[in-house]
Amino acid sequence: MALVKIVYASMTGNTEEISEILESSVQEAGFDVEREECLEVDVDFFDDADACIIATYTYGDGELPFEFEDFYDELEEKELAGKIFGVVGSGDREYGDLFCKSAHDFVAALEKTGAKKVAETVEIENNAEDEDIEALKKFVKELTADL
Ligand SMILES: Cc1cc2nc3c(=O)[nH]c(=O)nc-3n(C[C@H](O)[C@H](O)[C@H](O)COP(=O)(O)O)c2cc1C
Repeated sequence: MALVKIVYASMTGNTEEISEILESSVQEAGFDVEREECLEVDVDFFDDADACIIATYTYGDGELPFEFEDFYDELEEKELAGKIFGVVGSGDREYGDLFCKSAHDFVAALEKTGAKKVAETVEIENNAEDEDIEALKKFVKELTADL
């Protein structure tokens, strides 16, 4: 069975909860899933994944979470051709153009690995409300459609 792996960073819990919703949705879709906090793994965690998900908040002024920096840097050297991916961001619209910037930075970094983006990036304002949960389920549907 296809394996979906989720790596997340979360300071105040919003993105952790989002990652849990993603995990349940993948399970409900009938796939194997593993979810880890980013400091617990390095990019080799994705080696045996068929589909990779990053869930990240944004900090500073459009900066990556500090705990995601090593993982992000390791992606520069990583080859993930043949895999598919999607990214989910949590942020705050008060930051204007920098809303969920880290999620978009991860899309660019993952595209450079040769992996293919198959699900539209979901941007969530802080914690996931009902409509966000629907968007996350749609994201999982898109991600797993061809697995
Ligand atoms: C100091 C600080 C800086 C932030 N900077 C941004 C930002 O640049 N862009 C953005 O979209 N959200 C920004 N946020 C909002 C967080 O990304 C948002 O609250 C997110 O839900 C936090 O996720 P977490 O609960 O998983 O830690 C910032 C929050 C704080 C406290």
